[in-house]
Amino acid sequence: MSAEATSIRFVKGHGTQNDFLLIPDTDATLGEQLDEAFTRRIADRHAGLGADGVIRVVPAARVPGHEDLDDVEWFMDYRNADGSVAEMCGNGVRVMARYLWESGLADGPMLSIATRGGVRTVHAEPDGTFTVEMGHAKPASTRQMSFVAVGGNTWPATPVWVPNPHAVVFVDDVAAAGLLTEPPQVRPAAVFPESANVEFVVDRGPRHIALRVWERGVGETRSCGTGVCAAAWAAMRRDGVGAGSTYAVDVPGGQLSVTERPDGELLLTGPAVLGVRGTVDTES
Ligand SMILES: N[C@@H](CCC[C@H](N)C(=O)O)C(=O)O
Repeated sequence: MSAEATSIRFVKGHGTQNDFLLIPDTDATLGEQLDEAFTRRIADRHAGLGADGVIRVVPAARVPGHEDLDDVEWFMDYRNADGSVAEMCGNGVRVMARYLWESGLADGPMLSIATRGGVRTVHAEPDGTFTVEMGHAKPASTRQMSFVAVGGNTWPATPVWVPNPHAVVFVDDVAAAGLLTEPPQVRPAAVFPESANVEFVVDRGPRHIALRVWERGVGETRSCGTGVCAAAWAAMRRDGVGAGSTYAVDVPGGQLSVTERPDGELLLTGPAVLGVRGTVDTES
């Protein structure tokens, strides 16, 4: 380790196998070190620790623009594995809440966490799962048709923001998307100016769907909480069911559920798991 390098603590966690490196930054001194290059290095599955995303756990009072939130002590500083910054992470916010509770940094059973996409409140459920108030889904502001293309195949897509951008595609078989070695193309660019996460969705039964997801800034992952909300919201519109409905959503890494409250708030329920802890140097 060079003279300038520092040792940083991390905790590995996952929600339905969407996995994260949580970096506690309780005195807000690590922001500059946890940059794009460092994130890429530690998130790398071969040369680093491996993760879909990195979450810097930092006091909201020390994050410009989030200093004055009532009853919100913590901010989720989320980066995808490629180092890009994202609005928030539906699986990660459950894992972060569990970490804060188990570390004694917050009291339960309810915790509000600030994110770039707004404040999200997490509730610890009696059965050991966690429910997140995910906000309202926002459909596209234009009626322009949207598409997802992979290889030679193109499907119509439903664009929706939760608040991360998503393109939801209904297919007969999730295998139709192929191996997904390249990012799916989302079109037109005017609808998706910041690109999008893509969900390939099939029906499993009444109010029960399954999906594969390509995460912007990562690749194909085993789950995506905002993507699961986007897919359930799109399926509810397609099925013409009213608010108050709950959909079960199978992902490669497990199962989540999404309820749309009568006021339109989406509730995402699922597990949060904490695992390996250790330290990593800021310079390799
Ligand atoms: N895995 C997350 C979403 C993470 C951000 C996403 N890749 C993006 O760039 O929008 C989730 O569980 O929601």
